[in-house]
Formats: sequence, structure tokens, C-alpha cells
Amino acid sequence: MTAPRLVVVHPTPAVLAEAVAARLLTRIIDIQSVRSPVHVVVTGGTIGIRTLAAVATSPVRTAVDWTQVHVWWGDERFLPAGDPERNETQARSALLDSLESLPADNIHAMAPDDGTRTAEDAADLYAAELARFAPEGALAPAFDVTLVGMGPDAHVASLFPGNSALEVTGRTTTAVHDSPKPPSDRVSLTFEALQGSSEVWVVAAGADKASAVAAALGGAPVTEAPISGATGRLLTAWLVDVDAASAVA
Ligand SMILES: O=C(O)[C@H](O)[C@@H](O)[C@H](O)[C@H](O)COP(=O)(O)O
Repeated sequence: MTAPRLVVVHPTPAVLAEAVAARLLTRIIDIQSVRSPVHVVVTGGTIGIRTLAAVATSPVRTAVDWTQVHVWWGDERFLPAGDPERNETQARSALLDSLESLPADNIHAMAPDDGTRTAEDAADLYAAELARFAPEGALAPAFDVTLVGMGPDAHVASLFPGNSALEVTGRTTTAVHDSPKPPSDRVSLTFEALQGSSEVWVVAAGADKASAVAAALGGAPVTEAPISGATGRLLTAWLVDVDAASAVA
């Protein structure tokens, strides 16, 4: 039984980012009305970072108890700490640095390239961090909302078509090499980790994503469209702009 799928089309990328930010804040507030902590997975990429920036400027953010929120990453570009191209660097700049009550220990970044460790080491370190916060018998915390972007080739996180990382099972993380999107070396959650999320939100904007969106919503298999494997246990939401939806029948 697959979880319900929601598709919402927004007029522009700017409205999409604001709407996803509002949806995320409202979702966190709703969850916190009954339990804490809340585990959120964020993503890199243009609209992903733009969404985090919209959270930062939303007055609704003050209604969230950030001391009870944990921030994880769906993937990371395996670069030195502080590199402007790291998803962590961009997320801190767009949002996290402005959340004064978000404890530093609640920000779970994937390890940078420090000149000694490999991407495999970084993946192992992240798997251990996920396990540290996992309930009994699980490998990772039950993510409440996982935000993912999508490439024109229908990649999700750093799971690219034809890459061996798509085949990784029994683990929550994997190293990625030969990424067609620079940098070549990355660390990514696996499909199993992504699918452990209660809700997965695919956020996509731009005409260059239109064929991938149409393919995935049309049922393309994961081998052709890795984004098809980004599904939530309770909900998969496709939050897109008009251009990204322009090839959907
Ligand atoms: O490290 C990354 O680049 C992202 O995690 C990646 O999965 C991104 O979300 C998509 O490639 C979409 O990126 P754009 O929104 O910039 O097209």
C-alpha cells in the first residue's frame, strides 16, 4: 500500500519557496503540539536553499520551539569545512545561523573532507550519528519531514541515474563517486533512509525539471528516475512551480 501522494503547483519559484517554508513551519508547529523532538532533513540546491531562506524571514518561525528540532541532511558535497559549495555552508548561511535557540548539537552535518578521511569514512560517521538518535531496532530517527530537490536527470539527494549508490541497501548512508553534478564525490542518504521518513517533500522549480517531473509522476522506475524512490511512509508531496509541472499530462 503506497502512501498518498500530493501534487501542488505554485505560480513562481519565489511563491514555491515561501509556500514550502510556511508548510514546513506549520508542520513542525503541529507536530510539536503533541510531541518533541522533530527531525527534519534539509537539502541543497537552488530551491532547497531558497526555501530555507524563506523560513528565516518568516515571522511564523518564532512559533517553533527550535530547541526541540533536529536538522539532518539528505546529502552533502564532499568538500572541506566551510566551502561555499557545501550544502551545510549554504544552509547555515540561509537559515541555521539565524536560529539562536537551535542547539549546535541538533545540527547534524555530514563530515567534511579534512584531507585525511574518505567519502566512505564520512558516510560511516553519518550512519553512526543517525544510529545514535535512532529508536530501538532502527538505524535512524524517524524523520518527520524530508525535503529533497531533484535534478533535470531526476536524481534525488546524491542518488544519480546509473550510479552504484542506487543499489546500496541495509545502510542509511553511502559515499557517491563520479557524480555528474560537481563535486564528483558526495555523501548521500540511501533510498532506505529517505523512505524511513514520515513525509517526503519533493521541491522542484524550473522548466529544466519538467520532463523529470512528468516521468516520475508518470510512474518511471527508480532506475530511470531515482526521484521515484523518494517516498514517505505517510505522504509524498510534490511541491513544484508551473514550469516544472509544464510537461505533466
Ligand atoms: O547537493 C545537491 O546539489 C542537492 O542535494 C541536489 O540533490 C539538488 O537538490 C538538486 O540537484 C536540485 O538542485 P537545483 O535546485 O539547484 O536544480
